[in-house]
Formats: sequence, structure tokens, C-alpha cells
Amino acid sequence: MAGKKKRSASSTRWMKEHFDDQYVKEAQKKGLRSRAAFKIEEIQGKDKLLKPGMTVVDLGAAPGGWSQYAVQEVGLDGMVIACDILSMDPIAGVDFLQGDFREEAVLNALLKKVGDTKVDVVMSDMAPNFSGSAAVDQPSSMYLVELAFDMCHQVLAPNGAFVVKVFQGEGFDQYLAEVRKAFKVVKIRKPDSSRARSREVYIVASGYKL
Ligand SMILES: C[S@@+](CC[C@H](N)C(=O)[O-])C[C@H]1O[C@@H](n2cnc3c(N)ncnc32)[C@H](O)[C@@H]1O
Repeated sequence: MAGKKKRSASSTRWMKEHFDDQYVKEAQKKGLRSRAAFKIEEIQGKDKLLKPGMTVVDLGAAPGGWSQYAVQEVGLDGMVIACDILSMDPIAGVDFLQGDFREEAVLNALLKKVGDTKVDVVMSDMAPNFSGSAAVDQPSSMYLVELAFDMCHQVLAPNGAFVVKVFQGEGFDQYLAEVRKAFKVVKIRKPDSSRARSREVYIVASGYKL
């Protein structure tokens, strides 16, 4: 039909997988912003990082599943500061900044929001738009996780924690070694809700010691 763009086989496959996905269905049923909420829920179930009264920074927060979950865990005495390059509908208790985390001005605006408060947990679910070329995608995803780790050094409280999504590939082992130097306990988690064929894993680090 004139004016109608034909969908590619890969986008049709993505849509089928997405709508057949049990976690997507479950998230919709529970009114969660994204299926990603189940990943942080599973990590929290094992590692118990989020506690009432904590200050949390959520990087790559949109559409808001992790922020929604974090706000519920830290409660009214806690604080969640979130950032994404995309816009996000407001969540009560979440102080959201829209901007590209790779830009210094955005980092500075986030640091201003944090102020003198020491952050208990930095969590990053950031992922770049993938081009399909590992030579492009792996360095751009490693760059985001490096920046998230840098932010830890600026804001984390002693014994604070860091949860970061990292794609396995070039640079992963070296990054993990750096994280191990900065934290007392470091685990690699692959939540059930993370698609098996995705190279993503979560580094869960606690006991910040630098
Ligand atoms: C998997 S999604 C996050 C899902 C989110 N944790 C949730 O629970 O709804 C990854 C996010 O990283 C964000 N992102 C990618 N590059 C970014 C950048 N340079 N600065 C800020 N956010 C970025 C994307 O816009 C996207 O919303």
C-alpha cells in the first residue's frame, strides 16, 4: 500500500518476541514501566543492596522500571536521582534529569543534584543504540560503563554499591578487574529476566573501598 513502510524481518521478529515475552506481559499486568524492573528485583532479591533511607543514582533510567522499583525500596526517607538521554514520565520521589550522560554538562548537573549527600548505590542500566556492528557497539557500551564507574568515584559513600549492565566482549575483563579493585565484593549476575541470547550481564559490586 502506498505510503506504508514494510517492516524488516528482524523488526517483525523483535515485535513477536517482545509481545510473546512473559516478562513483558507480567510487567504490563503489574503496571511496571518496563520488563527491566524484574532484573533489578532479581538482583535485589539476591544482593539486598537497596534499603530504606538510601540515596540512589539511576543511570539510563527511562522508561523508569528501575527508578520505580528503587523508590519503593528506599521509601520516603530515601532519594532517587535518575538520568536518561530520553524523556521519562515523572515518578513521585524520583528527581529526573534528561540529558546525555556522556556530556560533562550533564554529569555536572547530576552532581549538583546529588550535592553533599553521599550516594549509597549507583546503578546503571545504560545501553547505547546498537548498530549491529560489534566493532562500533562494544566500544560505545564500554564507554558508558566507564563513565558510570567514574561517577562512583565522585559520589559513592564508603561501603557504597554499584550495579552496572555490561556487555561481554572486548574490554569486559579489564573493566571487571578495575571494579574488583574498588569494591570488597563483586559478583556477576545474569537475571532470569535477561534474555539468554543477550551478551548483557550485571556486575554487582558492594563495599566501596577507595
Ligand atoms: C535498557 S534501557 C533502561 C531501562 C530502565 N532501566 C528501566 O528499568 O526502565 C537503557 C537506557 O539507556 C539510555 N541511554 C543510552 N545511552 C545513554 C546516554 N548516553 N545517556 C543517558 N542515557 C542513555 C537509553 O536511552 C535507555 O533508556
